[in-house]
Amino acid sequence: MAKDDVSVSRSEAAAAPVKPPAGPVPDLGREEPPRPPGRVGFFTRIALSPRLHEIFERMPLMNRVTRREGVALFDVVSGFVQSQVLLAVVEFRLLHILAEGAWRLEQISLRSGLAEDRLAVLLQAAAALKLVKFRRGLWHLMPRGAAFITVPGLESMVRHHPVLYRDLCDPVAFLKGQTEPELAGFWPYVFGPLAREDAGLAARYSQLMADSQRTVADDTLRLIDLSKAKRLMDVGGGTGAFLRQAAALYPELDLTLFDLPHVLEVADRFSPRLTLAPGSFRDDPIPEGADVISLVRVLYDHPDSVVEPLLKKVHAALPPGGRLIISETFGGGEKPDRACDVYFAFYTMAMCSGRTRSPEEIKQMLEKAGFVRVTKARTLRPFITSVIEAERG
Ligand SMILES: CC(C)=CCC/C(C)=C/CC/C(C)=C/C=C/C(C)=C/C=C/C=C(C)/C=C/C=C(C)/C=C/C=C(C)/C=C/CC(C)(C)O
Ligand SMILES: C[S@@+](CC[C@H](N)C(=O)[O-])C[C@H]1O[C@@H](n2cnc3c(N)ncnc32)[C@H](O)[C@@H]1O
Repeated sequence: MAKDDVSVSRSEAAAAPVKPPAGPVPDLGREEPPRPPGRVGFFTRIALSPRLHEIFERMPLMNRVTRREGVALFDVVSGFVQSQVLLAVVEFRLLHILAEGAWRLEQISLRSGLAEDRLAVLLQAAAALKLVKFRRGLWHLMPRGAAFITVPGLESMVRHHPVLYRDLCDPVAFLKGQTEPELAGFWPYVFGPLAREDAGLAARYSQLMADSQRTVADDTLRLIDLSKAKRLMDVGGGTGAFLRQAAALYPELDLTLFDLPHVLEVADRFSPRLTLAPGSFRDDPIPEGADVISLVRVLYDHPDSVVEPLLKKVHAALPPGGRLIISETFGGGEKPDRACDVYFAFYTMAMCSGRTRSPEEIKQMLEKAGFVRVTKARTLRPFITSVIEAERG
């Protein structure tokens, strides 16, 4: 079971050298593209020709296109290294150190505990990622680095990525289903009854979920209108962060938080308007009484065999004309998106329980459960969340 402690910096860990796990050395046989190319588009045909690569590189306007494509490809090629640079920046607390002021390399070295020669390489990489910059002998924080440490939960999200990256370190075996992903046991551990074994760890990760929910809730609430709603029930609402933000915008709204009993034990009882409804949407009916029900980052955690009955239960709990709000990242749409179709699709695949669904799939499931007037997915930032609304038919 993964138990990464998000509260202990790796820079404080014992200094014994750690050998990275050895793996097979890849066989680097080079595979030539087919000649002539198969049925491919015009531009793809051009890109399949090494000769045209050379010609384009020498043509004044076309070389801009090839260079731009080269940069985009290199970004994909090096994505893992960029993420690991970010993780090191986080673990050595470099952005926090620079948020206190601009410092010389030696000063940052003393404060971070990282030797100057290696720190210089790390800071230079962070500067290339525009997180920091070097001016007149001092290292400074850049707006991007400042935003990074300010977005709620983002640093902790990055600190838990080693669990995901361990699962993806052999993507072929992972995709063939030949691995046992750690992430599969991770969130069930945090939210499941096993959380009692390590209540501190569970609380820290519930906090991470609540922190990251602040941005999700902000975007969701900007995309929906609850001014006519009387009672909002958040199903799988965790500690209640979404309802707290909804209550701040709509003070007259009555609220119900439905989640597993042990999760509600640590829920935020922020208002007398809030009712806690402990239960499992797998085993229990969803309580009636709300004219709006929300499912925020819930469906993609579960397989269709759980989601379909859940949507039916939500339908049964709503009055005629009642609304359902689904907010999470959707993938598989007509416009493939890096955040949803790369990050979240693989993240949820590693969880082994649910999957990232397309808006079209969600629509079909909603209609099957009896919902009507299903809206198109709307979003402000696809990497934060998108929203679909539907009405009880
Ligand atoms: C005036 C000009 C032009 C410039 C001056 C400079 C200036 C002031 C710039 C502005 C700086 C600024 C204010 C920037 C703000 C940036 C923001 C708000 C960035 C937000 C970024 C958010 C990110 C990257 C979010 C990432 C979210 C992640 C990775 C979420 C992961 C969630 C998971 C894994 C959830 C799992 C749930 C489960 C388990 C599947 O159910
Ligand atoms: C990914 S978290 C999302 C929490 C919150 N909505 C958010 O966006 O931060 C999934 C939530 O679903 C809850 N959950 C999982 N299985 C459940 C079940 N069978 N019945 C009720 N809640 C459940 C978990 O306890 C957790 O709070």
